[in-house]
Amino acid sequence: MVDHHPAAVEVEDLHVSYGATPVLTGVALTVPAGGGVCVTGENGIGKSTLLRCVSSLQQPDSGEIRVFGGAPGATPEFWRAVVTTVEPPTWYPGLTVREHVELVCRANGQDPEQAGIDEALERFGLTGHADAIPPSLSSGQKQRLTLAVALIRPSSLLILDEPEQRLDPDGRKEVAALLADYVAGGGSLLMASHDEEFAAASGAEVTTMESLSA
Ligand SMILES: Nc1ncnc2c1ncn2[C@@H]1O[C@H](COP(=O)(O)OP(=O)(O)OP(=O)(O)O)[C@@H](O)[C@H]1O
Repeated sequence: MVDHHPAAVEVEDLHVSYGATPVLTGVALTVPAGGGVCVTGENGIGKSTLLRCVSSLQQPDSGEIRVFGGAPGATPEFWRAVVTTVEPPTWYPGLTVREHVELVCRANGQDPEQAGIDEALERFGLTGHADAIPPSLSSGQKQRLTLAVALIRPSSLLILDEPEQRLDPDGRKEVAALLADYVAGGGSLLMASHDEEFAAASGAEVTTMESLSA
């Protein structure tokens, strides 16, 4: 399913309102398989709402969403193919940083010994915190762990809401390079960001939220 469909994400005529307030009005978007799209726009314009709908974490009022040709969230295959950081992660009580990464590897059928956990912790500046529990990390370190966990497991589509948030300048550059590698390796990327330089360095085509609405 995942390898043969031309588009990773197709959104057509999406409408979402909160109460009487329309937020998304006729939004259309395509993320090609093996391509990246970054949606920009002012606070409150609806970027997270769009990403939540594509991630199946929110039901739109109307419109069509297909992820690799299927309904988002409908099958276990969707969750094998898609990683989303739109919803903030929940940390398991008493599990260390390293154990969280190991857990994700095991759940995805990877051998933790072969998955490159040490390298991932090193890459995200978490080596010295491997035996800490996530609640004791700084907000930037938590964001690094979230991204390390998102990137260590195999996937076909990353849906990331402002992944640059709380990262220092070097961290932004490193994460942008990792995302560019992900896309160059055939992965698809849909993200929202306020940092166009970061988005461009991530290999994503930058588009404004305004341009997506009818
Ligand atoms: N659960 C909700 N109930 C009511 N209104 C909401 C809800 N979630 C979002 N909104 C409103 O919908 C609008 C769009 O919010 P959304 O979070 O999608 O914007 P955003 O573009 O991601 O903003 P930011 O750049 O600040 O992250 C905002 O005006 C927000 O207040």
